Amino acid sequence: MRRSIATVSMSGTLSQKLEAIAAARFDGIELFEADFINHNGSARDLRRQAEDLGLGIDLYQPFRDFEGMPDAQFQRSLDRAERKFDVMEALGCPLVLVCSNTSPLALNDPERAAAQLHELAERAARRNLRIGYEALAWGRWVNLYQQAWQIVERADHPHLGLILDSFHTLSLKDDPSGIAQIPGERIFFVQMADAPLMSLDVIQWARHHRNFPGQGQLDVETFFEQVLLSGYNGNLSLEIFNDVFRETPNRRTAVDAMRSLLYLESQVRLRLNQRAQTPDAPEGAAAARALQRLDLAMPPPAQALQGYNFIEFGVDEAHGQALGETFEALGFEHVGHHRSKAVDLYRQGDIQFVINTQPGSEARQRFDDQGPNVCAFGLNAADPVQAANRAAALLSARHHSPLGPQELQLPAIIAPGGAVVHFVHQGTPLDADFEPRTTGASTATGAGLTHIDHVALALAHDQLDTWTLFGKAILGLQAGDSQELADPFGLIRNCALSTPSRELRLVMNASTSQRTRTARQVHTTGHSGGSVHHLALATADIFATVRRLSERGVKWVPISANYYDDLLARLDLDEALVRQMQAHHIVCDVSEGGRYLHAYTEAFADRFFFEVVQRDHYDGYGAVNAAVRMAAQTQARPR
Ligand SMILES: O=C(O)c1ccc(O)c(O)c1
Ligand SMILES: [Mg+2]
Repeated sequence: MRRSIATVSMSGTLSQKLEAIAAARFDGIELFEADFINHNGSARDLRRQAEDLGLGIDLYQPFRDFEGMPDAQFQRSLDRAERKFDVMEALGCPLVLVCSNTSPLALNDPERAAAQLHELAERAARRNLRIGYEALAWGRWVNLYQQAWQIVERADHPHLGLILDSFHTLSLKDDPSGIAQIPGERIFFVQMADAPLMSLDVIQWARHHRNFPGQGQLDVETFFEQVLLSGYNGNLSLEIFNDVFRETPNRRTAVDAMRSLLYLESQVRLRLNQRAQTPDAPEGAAAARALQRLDLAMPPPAQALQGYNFIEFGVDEAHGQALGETFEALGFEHVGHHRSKAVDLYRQGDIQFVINTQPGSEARQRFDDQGPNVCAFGLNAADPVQAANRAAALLSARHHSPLGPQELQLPAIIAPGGAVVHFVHQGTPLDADFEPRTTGASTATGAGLTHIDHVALALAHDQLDTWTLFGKAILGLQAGDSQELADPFGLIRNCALSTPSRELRLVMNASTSQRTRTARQVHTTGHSGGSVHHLALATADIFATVRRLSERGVKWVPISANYYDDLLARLDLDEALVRQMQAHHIVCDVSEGGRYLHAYTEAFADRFFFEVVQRDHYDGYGAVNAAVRMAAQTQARPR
């Protein structure tokens, strides 16, 4: 299939958009009319520029308020269309999108609409152009694809076909399962868009909050599968109206865009395979034909990730010393020093922390760039090589670290924002690369921390969708619901990604305000792409763990007394338990029959902090407690 994207989906001037789209290896564009009108260059020059970049101008759009008009307006619209056909000829663009009429003058008369579209198609045919008719969700009389299709059928002209847009169908909760019955050659173009679920006027939702397939919550896979079962063989295109994309660097948007299409194709390929293997299944034969006809993307399958293997921190010597002391206070044991590098390994339970201060290393460069930070993650994967191959097939860069003698080579990729993700066989200890520490200098006995419960990232607001797609497509994670958390100086948007089994959890925090701690972290690191905000470490007995750590000098974020009074009012908890929580700075969430107890340490070097958590049949992250934590952090360190 030809892969294309609407120019409205990206930031920049039209020329910059074309360059970014071409660099991400799209085949063509939907030229959004406003982009062309505002472009300082002729249609012929634009055509030449697109050709030079290997891009087709596959669709010109939109042409508005055409069908079902009274005769006088209809004649005027035909003149308007002829002028646009002139532009299309000069552009070398074969197809124009006519979206359903939103004018108050439009008549509720499908026969008139069909006759007028027939006339338009006849005019287009004289120039060998084609007309595609799309139902807008807010069209005056036509807003469902079935209505648009009935009008196209009734108009019965070979130069008139249907345009489908997943947003309009799915936003209205219309059933896409009739699409497979439409003859594929009568569908002229398909636009895909996802979106988060929002209770918003549909026009506002459509014009400001669409995102790429895989970044939202609409069932775009079912929609696209239906399209392919129809026999459709045209463009797979993205048309995304999104306020954030309008300011996101367009090279990143274009890569996200292509990644979303490769992911969508590969997911739907799996569905079609399933249907084709069971010939009795509905549409089994149509699925087999689609697979034969199309070259859908086929990356290696997603791996079920089995938790964090290690977390690597990039620091200088002074911070390395302090961080090692912090780890020991947290009950970690300093178990090894790297054979050939200034790298140290700390362990407690299944948690492995690596401190890298090696001069000249990438970890150290990241420190120079952003201060103390998490520069790499090790994730347990059943097949690490295949996990990295999938990432590369879905456009992640591979990472190779220079190897010392006898060092393990771990397949690795670069995450958005530059941190390295290594894939590791579960249970592989890092010890092979480390000289064991036998001095007995470290006598940490452990504090009951067993594994990493989750890692939370601080992201710039334009990185949320990028990370969501990276997590879903490349790491095989599922996205949870998005929430808004109140920092004293603005709102934080929060969304969790996790494996279905919850063995690996990642939480994304993005600030919509410039003044929150999260925003400050994004600014001071100079990196919008994500730095670790906190690391949550699990214990089976949080009271014992907090006591142990307090004895070892760990400092906790102080929680207001009012919080505990409110807990007693709000939840049916034993007063003695609540007072014990208060004495330990522990906060609590009780929901859906589960309970989450957690406490926050002071931040290390004003960067990341640690959270100690006890999770009992609880699937969330204590988001209800984020506000009291952020208020407490701000009061403890006002700035
Ligand atoms: O918001 C709009 O007007 C609009 C225009 C053209 C489209 O293809 C579309 O999906 C929406
Ligand atoms: Mg559309």
